[in-house]
Amino acid sequence: MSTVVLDKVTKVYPGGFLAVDRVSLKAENGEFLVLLGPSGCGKSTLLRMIAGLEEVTDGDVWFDGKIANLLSPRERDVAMVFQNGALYPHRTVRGNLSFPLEIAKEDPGATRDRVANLSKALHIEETLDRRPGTLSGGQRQRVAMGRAIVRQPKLFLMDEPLSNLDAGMRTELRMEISQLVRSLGVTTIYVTHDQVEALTLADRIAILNRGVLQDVGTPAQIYNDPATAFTAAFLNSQQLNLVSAVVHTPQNNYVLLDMGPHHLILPWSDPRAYATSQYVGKPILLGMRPDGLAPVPESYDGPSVLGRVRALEYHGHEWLAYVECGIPAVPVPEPPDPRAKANGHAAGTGGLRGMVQRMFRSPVDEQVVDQEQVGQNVGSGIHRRSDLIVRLGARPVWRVGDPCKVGVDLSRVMLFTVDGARIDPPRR
Ligand SMILES: Nc1ncnc2c1ncn2[C@@H]1O[C@H](COP(=O)(O)OP(=O)(O)OP(=O)(O)O)[C@@H](O)[C@H]1O
Repeated sequence: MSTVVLDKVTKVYPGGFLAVDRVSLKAENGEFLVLLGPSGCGKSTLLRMIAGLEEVTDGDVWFDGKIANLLSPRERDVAMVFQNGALYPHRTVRGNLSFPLEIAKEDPGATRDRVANLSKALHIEETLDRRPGTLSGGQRQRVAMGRAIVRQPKLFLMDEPLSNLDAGMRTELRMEISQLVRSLGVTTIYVTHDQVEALTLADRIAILNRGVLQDVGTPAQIYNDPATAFTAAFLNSQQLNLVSAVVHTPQNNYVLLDMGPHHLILPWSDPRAYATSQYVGKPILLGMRPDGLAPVPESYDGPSVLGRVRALEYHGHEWLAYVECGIPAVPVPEPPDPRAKANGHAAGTGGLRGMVQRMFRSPVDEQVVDQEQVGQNVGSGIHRRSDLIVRLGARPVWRVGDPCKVGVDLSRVMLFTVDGARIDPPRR
């Protein structure tokens, strides 16, 4: 087992491309840490620097309290599995699994036992005498994983090991990876861009975007209490409802979040009220997950908005409703882009800030959306759609065209600045 500490780790590729920007992160002994982020965010580069396959440009990598920047991959005692775990084609599965132990000159009897046990755990005991060419993709990945872990490394690194498998196989292998790694207690760092994999496998998730660490926390912390609008939107199997609102404090009685045709009220007793009141007169962003909204009867007098059902969508285990409420949706603010700065371009949040401010330049009780402006911006991420997506559960209680009332679970409304930072600090 091993503890890994990254201290302001930076990678600039030859030619000047900033792939990873000052990432500081710790993987505890025996922890399953998932690096999650969109394609090109620097996940693999970070993993390769931990493995010693890529030089660190700046900052330090520590293994068990010792600086590891200059250690070779072999000296680090890490095992790595990639998307296409390469196997020795002329060796049988047994030969592939036992190879790392043979190289390490382990006792042949112990090697046999270890291979037998591991092949059982990975459900490949039937394939031990076959060659890799005769195996399915899922079986090959199992062998690759077994071969990597057979000599019980201090650290297990996996780079999208399931991405080439079909959905069923991914789910099956996901469970097995989790069980295997946890039973061995090996510290594991796992790269993926699949949020379901991240949520189901991780002890903690680290989210990266454009080489910058955005947030780190347990799956529940990241899902329920994300640090930024980007994180909230990225970790969401259904689209995040992101809308803008202007903050008011009428007669100082409460905090009113004015969304144009609708408003929500935060009483002063709400722990977020004071931080939000600092934005009085200014626009902020409200993030609402579809499962934080629900159909309520007309008589309901809790936090709610009125609308009309525009469409219903069947997702097998649940229905989603698209409700036209006249609240302008806004695109997710991109965090500042250090890569753009490194290349001499302006960082990219000004566009959204400008748009939100333009939307609210008129008095708040007027229709707030400059529709022409919004229409002109189609294609630049700004769009007319202003439906709230509401989770209905297993039964569609509404019909298309119905007027409806959407109950808002206020405790689950996330409050962000127009740049996408959390207004009330996330609890970590
Ligand atoms: N050898 C290299 N030289 C120059 N740039 C590189 C090199 N390798 C990667 N990059 C760039 O660095 C950035 C990060 O790449 P990396 O492979 O780490 O991203 P990733 O998050 O793992 O993406 P994916 O999920 O698509 O694999 C990308 O923009 C990539 O084009």
